[in-house]
Amino acid sequence: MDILSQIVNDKRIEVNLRKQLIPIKQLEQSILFERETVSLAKKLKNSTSGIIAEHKRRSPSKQVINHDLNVFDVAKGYQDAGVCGMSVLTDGKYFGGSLDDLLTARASSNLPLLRKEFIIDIYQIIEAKAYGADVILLIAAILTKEEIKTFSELAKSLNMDVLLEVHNQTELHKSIMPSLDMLGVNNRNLKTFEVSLETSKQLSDLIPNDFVKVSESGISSIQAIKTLQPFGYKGFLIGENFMKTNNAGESAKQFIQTLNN
Ligand SMILES: O=P(O)(O)OC[C@@H](O)[C@@H](O)c1c[nH]c2ccccc12
Repeated sequence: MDILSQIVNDKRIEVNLRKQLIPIKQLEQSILFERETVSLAKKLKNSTSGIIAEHKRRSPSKQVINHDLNVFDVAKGYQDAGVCGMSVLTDGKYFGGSLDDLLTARASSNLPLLRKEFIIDIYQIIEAKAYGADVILLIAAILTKEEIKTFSELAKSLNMDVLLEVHNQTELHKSIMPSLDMLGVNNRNLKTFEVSLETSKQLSDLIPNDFVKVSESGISSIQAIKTLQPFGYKGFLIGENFMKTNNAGESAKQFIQTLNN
């Protein structure tokens, strides 16, 4: 079985347990559930740098990236650096993240926060809102067209933005619908972990202009961004390049300063 199928299998078991622990009704009573969200898509449209910085401790492809940083400081640092938004991995088993990380990031910053998760159930969308997220990620590779529609429409009804992630043309064609705000092209194949910026270049033309285009993964240089901008990309999701340093916020700050010069 490939790693993505394995993650999804584990996720189904996890979500079923979570549902029993905290029912949807209870999540909806969270103070954060009433919070006014901030649109990441809007911020990206008006930005010259377009950086979405990620909190990621480890991953199946890299094992350990960094376990020494704390998410409160990282979120504050990213905000000081002038990023457009922050992505917080909430998967525990494969990425070492948690919903608590999302809550902590919410407590220390007012950035638009993306819940980076393998969403396979509407429960996780309600959860995202209850823990302070402004944006959800939907991964085309693990969802049917009907699920993408139901999930994205639910997120929109909760005033959250939707970032839909694709890796190839088939996934893209299946996914294009009006309830999405941003289309993310993942340069990393989640089944083989191969990374190539060519993926973003090749798919860019096929993404209608009504969506904000985001390039995800394997971005570690200003040059990469300058190369992708002419293809219409307005957002750049960067994790490891910042998280592997001992001060993720500071490294994002220097990156953005260089980019803007
Ligand atoms: O650390 P990188 O190579 O800069 O990548 C960040 C982000 O794109 C990556 O973590 C990611 C993109 N899509 C995902 C889906 C699930 C988990 C993780 C991801």
